[in-house]
Amino acid sequence: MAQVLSMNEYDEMDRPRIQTLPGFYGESLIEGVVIKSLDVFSDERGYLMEIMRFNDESMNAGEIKQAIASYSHPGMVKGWHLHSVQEDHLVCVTGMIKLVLYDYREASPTYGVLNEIFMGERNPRAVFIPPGIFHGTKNIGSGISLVIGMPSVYYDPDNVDERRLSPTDNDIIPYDWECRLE
Ligand SMILES: Cc1cn([C@H]2C[C@H](O)[C@@H](COP(=O)(O)OP(=O)(O)O[C@H]3O[C@@H](C)C(=O)[C@@H](O)[C@H]3O)O2)c(=O)[nH]c1=O
Repeated sequence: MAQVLSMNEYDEMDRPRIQTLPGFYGESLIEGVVIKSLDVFSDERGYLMEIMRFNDESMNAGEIKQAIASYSHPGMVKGWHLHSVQEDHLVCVTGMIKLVLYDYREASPTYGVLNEIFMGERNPRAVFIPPGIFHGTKNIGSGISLVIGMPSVYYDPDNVDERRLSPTDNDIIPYDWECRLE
């Protein structure tokens, strides 16, 4: 049983984290990353959202070469992934995920900065990730999540532009994928 103190200790305790943008935690947005809010159009038949226009210069969408559907089981982490050339465009269209980014570009003004982006059906976003930024996703919902990935290069199994780090055992990224309870 913790020692009972008094409100005199109030200022010694942790302050709550504040979301500076809906669904975003981080000291600042990593340089070059774009988070775009998506509109959801609903009626009694269902709902629709545009996930990407290939002439959207704000997302460098003209460079997109293909689209993939990446499904994750509840609680599953995919990452850390790192590309040297490939740009990624991600939209979670089913369920909710946590997308975590870590700037690994030494020349970047946000080198070493971590971003957490909680996105999906309850916070529809399209995210542009430049190369040199580690990224990973965690399905934080109770069902399968579906992420549409739109990379700027064609997938070449003989020359994959991707390197990976364990999400739980690496000495580069100071991040714990467990839910932060507070
Ligand atoms: C990415 C990709 C994979 N594959 C095949 C080969 C590979 O062994 C298998 C599983 O691929 P991955 O392990 O890369 O899949 P996954 O772990 O779901 O990761 C993918 O998720 C999206 C959100 C990303 O951000 C990408 O980095 C991509 O790696 O699918 C393709 O055929 N085409 C592709 O474009």
